[in-house]
Amino acid sequence: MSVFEIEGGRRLAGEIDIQGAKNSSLPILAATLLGKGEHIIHNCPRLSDVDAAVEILRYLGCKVTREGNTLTVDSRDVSRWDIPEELMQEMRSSIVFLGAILARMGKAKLSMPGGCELGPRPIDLHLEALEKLGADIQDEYGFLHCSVQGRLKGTKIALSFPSVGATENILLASVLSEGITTVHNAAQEPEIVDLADFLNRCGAKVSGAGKSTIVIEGVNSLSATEHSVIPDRIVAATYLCCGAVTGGEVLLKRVNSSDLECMLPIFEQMGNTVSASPHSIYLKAPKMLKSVRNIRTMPYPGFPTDAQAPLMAALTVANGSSMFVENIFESRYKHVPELCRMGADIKVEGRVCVVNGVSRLTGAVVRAEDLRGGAALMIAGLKAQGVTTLRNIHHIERGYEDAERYITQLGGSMKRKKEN
Ligand SMILES: CC(=O)N[C@H]1[C@@H](OP(=O)(O)OP(=O)(O)OC[C@H]2O[C@@H](n3ccc(=O)[nH]c3=O)[C@H](O)[C@@H]2O)O[C@H](CO)[C@@H](O)[C@@H]1O
Ligand SMILES: C=C(OP(=O)(O)O)C(=O)O
Repeated sequence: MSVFEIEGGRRLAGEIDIQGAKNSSLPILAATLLGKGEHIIHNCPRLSDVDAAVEILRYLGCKVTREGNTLTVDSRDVSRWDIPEELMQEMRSSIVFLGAILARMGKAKLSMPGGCELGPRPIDLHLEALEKLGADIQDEYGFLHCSVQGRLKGTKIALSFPSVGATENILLASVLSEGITTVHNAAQEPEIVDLADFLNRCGAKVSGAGKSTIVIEGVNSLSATEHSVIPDRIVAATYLCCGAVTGGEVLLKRVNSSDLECMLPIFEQMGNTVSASPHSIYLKAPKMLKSVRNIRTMPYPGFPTDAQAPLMAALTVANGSSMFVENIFESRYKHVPELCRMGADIKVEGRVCVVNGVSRLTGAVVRAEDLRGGAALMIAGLKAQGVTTLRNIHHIERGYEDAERYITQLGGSMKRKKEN
């Protein structure tokens, strides 16, 4: 098993390019099933979740090749409509393949997506929406059997919560449907806009993506296209936290700073100097960070739940107390006991978490329990005195491309080691 060994206490300084977004790449790869032909997807990060999506595409019959960060997906000969359980378990967002397979093949069979890292992650909104579009869905022994007579039919869907995955599944299923679909209370995340842009390049008629009402006018067929995935705003926020916590100075390039609009003012409140141009963000940290009163995770454009753990790690050494309220997932504080083992002072009460800044963290052997919690421990390790051994790094590899290379490029010390 590999671990990260982090020698803390070094000031991070320098510039890095930000990788493409995991949460865009996955639905876009699913969407390649819809336009028959050879798609070229640039800026697709090398991540285990992307590998899992590629495995699913290959299983279904697509030919997929990678050259650097460009994936070519030939989706002409799709012959299967099921996804084996082991592939479904590998990646939570495998569920976005449901809408795409159903729209392409008229049927789909897959099991429930894996695990429950962040607490329960039901898919009721996905299934209700697909049923509303005309799909028949039977749940038999943990497998979903979905089918549609003829084509799916456009309809009005009002989501009770702006679920990112459900919005994506609706988009994927409805672009090839008959008639018009209107989605009210749709998710507005930048990754939804990226998916809609990709689909429109294939010939779809999607309008309103990025707003709370999306209108999809179904078309008869889609073609293949070339597209570049947007930069990953959560990875960008993570490296800003690395700079902030180490008293550093970082310049992020190839980033969409407008996608971080709700996060940048928080870095300023922490005492950092922040300046942003459309595609770069510069941060210079103060000697000591200041606490932030209140961070509530919300659907976009609110503060993202995925940035909660990384920001918390940075605030463990701020002057004063910071409060977090996690409103999206029930169990997203699994990094807290591990941060406390490194000397942090954090109290959790249900959805609320209070971080009392401490003067120092110390290196320890800690375990990532999920992706962003792992990133938080990496950030704490960069600040801590002594060596931190970070275990379970497969979680980090789901979302961060070559984390150790970027940290080293910024002057930090983080090495991948084999542990027996
Ligand atoms: C691959 C991907 O893009 N993952 C992101 C996506 O996950 P994901 O698409 O799973 O997140 P959702 O927006 O769907 O989930 C948000 C909330 O809605 C609930 N819910 C969702 C669907 C449903 O049918 N029923 C239901 O109750 C979930 O349990 C959760 O409490 O958005 C999350 C929220 O921004 C991010 O943390 C994830 O990084
Ligand atoms: C929760 C995340 O991803 P996923 O939905 O793929 O688990 C994340 O990216 O932080």
